[in-house]
Amino acid sequence: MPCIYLPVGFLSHCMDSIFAPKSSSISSLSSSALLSRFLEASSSRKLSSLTFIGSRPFRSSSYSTTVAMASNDVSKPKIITGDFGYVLEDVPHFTDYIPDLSTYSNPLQDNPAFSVVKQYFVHVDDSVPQKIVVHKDSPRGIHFRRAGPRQKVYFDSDEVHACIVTCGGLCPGLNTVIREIVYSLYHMYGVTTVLGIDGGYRGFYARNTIALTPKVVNDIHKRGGTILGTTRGGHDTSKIVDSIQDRGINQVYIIGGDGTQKGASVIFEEIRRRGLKVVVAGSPKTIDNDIPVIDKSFGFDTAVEEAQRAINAAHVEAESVENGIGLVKLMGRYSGFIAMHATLASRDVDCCLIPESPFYLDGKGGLFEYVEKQLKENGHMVIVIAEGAGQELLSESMQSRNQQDASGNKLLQDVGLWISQGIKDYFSRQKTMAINLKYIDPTYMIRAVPSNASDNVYCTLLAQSAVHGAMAGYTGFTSGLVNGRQTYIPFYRIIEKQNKVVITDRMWARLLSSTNQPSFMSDKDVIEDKTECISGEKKVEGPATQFLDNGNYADGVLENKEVSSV
Ligand SMILES: Nc1ncnc2c1ncn2[C@@H]1O[C@H](COP(=O)(O)OP(=O)(O)OP(=O)(O)O)[C@@H](O)[C@H]1O
Ligand SMILES: O=P(O)(O)OC[C@H]1O[C@](O)(CO)[C@@H](O)[C@@H]1O
Ligand SMILES: [Mg+2]
Repeated sequence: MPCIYLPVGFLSHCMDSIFAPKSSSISSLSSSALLSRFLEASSSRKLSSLTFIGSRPFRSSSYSTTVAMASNDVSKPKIITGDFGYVLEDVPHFTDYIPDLSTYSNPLQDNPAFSVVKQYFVHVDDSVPQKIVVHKDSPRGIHFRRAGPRQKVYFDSDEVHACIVTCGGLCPGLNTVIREIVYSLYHMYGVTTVLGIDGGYRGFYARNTIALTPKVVNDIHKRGGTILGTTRGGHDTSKIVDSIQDRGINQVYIIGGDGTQKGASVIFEEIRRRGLKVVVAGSPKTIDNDIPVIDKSFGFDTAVEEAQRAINAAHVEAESVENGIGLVKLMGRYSGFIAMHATLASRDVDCCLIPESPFYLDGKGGLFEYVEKQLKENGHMVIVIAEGAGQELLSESMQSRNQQDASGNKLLQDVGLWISQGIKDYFSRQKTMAINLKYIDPTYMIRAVPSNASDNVYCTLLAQSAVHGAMAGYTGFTSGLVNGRQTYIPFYRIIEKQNKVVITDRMWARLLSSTNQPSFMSDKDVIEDKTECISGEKKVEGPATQFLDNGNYADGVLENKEVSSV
């Protein structure tokens, strides 16, 4: 396999020469944008093969060239390329920065449950494509390392001192992931030292630890929340790594959302800087489903299912009275996936409002006009609103202060209450009809429940993947589902953007055609939005997330992501 580590500096330098006529400097591009350009170039045969030696790129007649990284480049993305535009965005491994490590044969070889499974061990060259819908001439594109057990492991079972921490908001399935990490370590790898860190990141230096055994965690998956407790804020990287070192911990399992994975990434960098043989493995947690690359985050299905109960109640209330309006506020700070999926699942919703789709209230094509029309035609309606929707309108009208939580996340105003009042005021001004509005706010109820059956299975696989990866010496990764397969994804890909609903995508169009609500978008908005997606650089966050693979805006990419993004 040809192997090229592409330090971003090198890549920018090369790209500058390759794309000189197109852009004079690309040093400001993100790593994924650089890769997109790289893929574009290799697919259009501007670039037959690139080899990086020192800081000077040269063209080679063969793809099969391996170039070792200088030792101070270990913190850069690790990219492996192959024929027909194949790119593996690999994850770090101990051997990248620690020489002469001992290896051991995987204890699973002697485990009666697994030893009979044909090809149980993952082949070293197995990888999973990010994009599965392709055109005849498309390059093979970006891949991630396939998760699973390896023949060789880098830890003797007795040597492992693992710990687990949960951070950020609650999410169904946290306890299941904790349970399965403990079970996998004990029963697959014979590890018997697993600590729970109490109360999130700051628990590393401010709280006690909890000894986790199969007996302790046996039935925790039936409970919501996290037995370890969770916090926001309090991320002091040096103190955390000092504590890891002092306690002799060598595998750190970190379960949390985008903020937590950012924290994990800096902990990993510090561990690598100190040259420690300590794995940092992330599990992506967020009911908002705002983590990019992965198909969906665990707990999302459960949250959507739970949201149905609130929508059903709103529907029953609304249709039982004259001019009834049922309004449900769901979670979703920056991404409206829960609201979108709950709406699509329910079919009782007449209007779904999410942060990605700006809307307006008054005038032609506005929300109030639509509500009035629905009531006249059907006598009742149901509105679902994500908590982050319409925040610009709210701050305009309430002149709110910009408040943040301990982790720096924006604290939102209650859009549900605000819009309820707005609708009531509109109809009392209009005097056209008397309405009966019921506002249901189940926000915390949808995330405090235990995970459902499919999330339990998903959590189990995520936990097992993390443990297999850690034992195999991989580090600095998040385990996640990509196109239905378990993979190891480098932290920098997980944290560089937020996953958002793309409102020019077919999934949102399906929702609009199911609710018949106005799109609140002019043709100009649509064109501008598409332009921003194509450029992929104009918007730091947003739709571009779903077009990472070579910036292709073809139907195939849309088709792929709309199925797999949640
Ligand atoms: N940019 C960052 N760098 C380092 N650590 C961070 C960063 N952002 C957040 N963290 C740490 O990660 C932890 C969790 O972050 P946060 O509260 O944002 O939740 P989250 O993981 O994003 O989950 P949720 O999706 O529920 O909000 C906190 O302890 C916080 O200090
Ligand atoms: O009130 P808390 O616990 O800080 O968290 C609220 C936020 O957490 C989330 O549930 C994400 O975990 C968001 O949907 C919500 O805005
Ligand atoms: Mg977050």
